[in-house]
Amino acid sequence: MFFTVTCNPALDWMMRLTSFKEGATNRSVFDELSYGGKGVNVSTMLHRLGLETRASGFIAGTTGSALAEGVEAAGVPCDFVRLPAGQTRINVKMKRGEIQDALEETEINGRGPEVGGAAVAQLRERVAALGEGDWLVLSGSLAPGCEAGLYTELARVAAERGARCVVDTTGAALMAALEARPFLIKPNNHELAELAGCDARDEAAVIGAARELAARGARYVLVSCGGDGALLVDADGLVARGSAPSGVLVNSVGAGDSMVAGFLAGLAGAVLPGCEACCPGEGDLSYALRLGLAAGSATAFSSSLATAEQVADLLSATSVEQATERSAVHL
Ligand SMILES: O=P(O)(O)OC[C@@]1(O)O[C@H](CO)[C@@H](O)[C@@H]1O
Repeated sequence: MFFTVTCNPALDWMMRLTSFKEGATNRSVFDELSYGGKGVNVSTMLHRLGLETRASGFIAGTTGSALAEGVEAAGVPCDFVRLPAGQTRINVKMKRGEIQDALEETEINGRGPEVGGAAVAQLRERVAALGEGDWLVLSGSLAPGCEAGLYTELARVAAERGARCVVDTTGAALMAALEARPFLIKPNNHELAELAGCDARDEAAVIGAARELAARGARYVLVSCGGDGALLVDADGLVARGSAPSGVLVNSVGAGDSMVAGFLAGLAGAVLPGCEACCPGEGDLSYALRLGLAAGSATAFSSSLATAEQVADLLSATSVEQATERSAVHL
């Protein structure tokens, strides 16, 4: 089972505008609500790809209730810790341009409610219930009040119970989490370039920065590179390079989370509708990378998180170049 933790989930309010003027009243031409936060998106995509998942983290107020209800209604079981005060944030995702055209995206992410020690203890208990064969996915920014080491602590609790851990966050929280030796982290090439002080298009330098994170504790580093695909790196260097299918970027919200979910589903040997012959079984890194690319791209090419059918349609358009013999992992 894939247990996702989103410390600061959000109602994502997507608004499409044909034009936008600062300091004026602007009106949208299309609005859509989705239930988000990075871990929630990972759970939603894993569920769509046929895997067992449970979404957790912290929720508060009426917006928190709406989020949990919406996620449950989408078929994903939830086990959120309820905070005593505040409201789960509403993140505004503004898209400027005509529907189905390439757009300019602007995001305003809210601060979110304050998380106290009692709520953290409840989340720790939920993580402590995981066991052998389970996965803990820690995704997104930490909420106000959370210590930078929270993910490290939760990852250690999971590891003690025999569960594997995935961390998708940035900055101090990511660096601290490396101490708990997660199985996978997913920075993008821009984040790595910033760490290394290099250009994001400098593949060798990006791989070098990813290797460094692997040497500091991550077993695999999945580097998303937008339309240029993704790189899979371990402490010995590049494991595989994957190319993304071509298409028009309609929505980048949740594309990275879809990639994480697709990668994990691929590792678990998920079989997509109509792609029965493509699945080599569990633990195949190349298939995991292809499914990650297909899921990330399918979401990027549709107005919100992609369906399993949309992911399946793109699977054959992905390709992976294996850089080493390290093509499988024992799970
Ligand atoms: O503020 P964070 O936690 O970094 O990111 C939150 C967020 O932008 O990430 C998801 C897309 O990845 C959205 O559903 C959500 O609004």
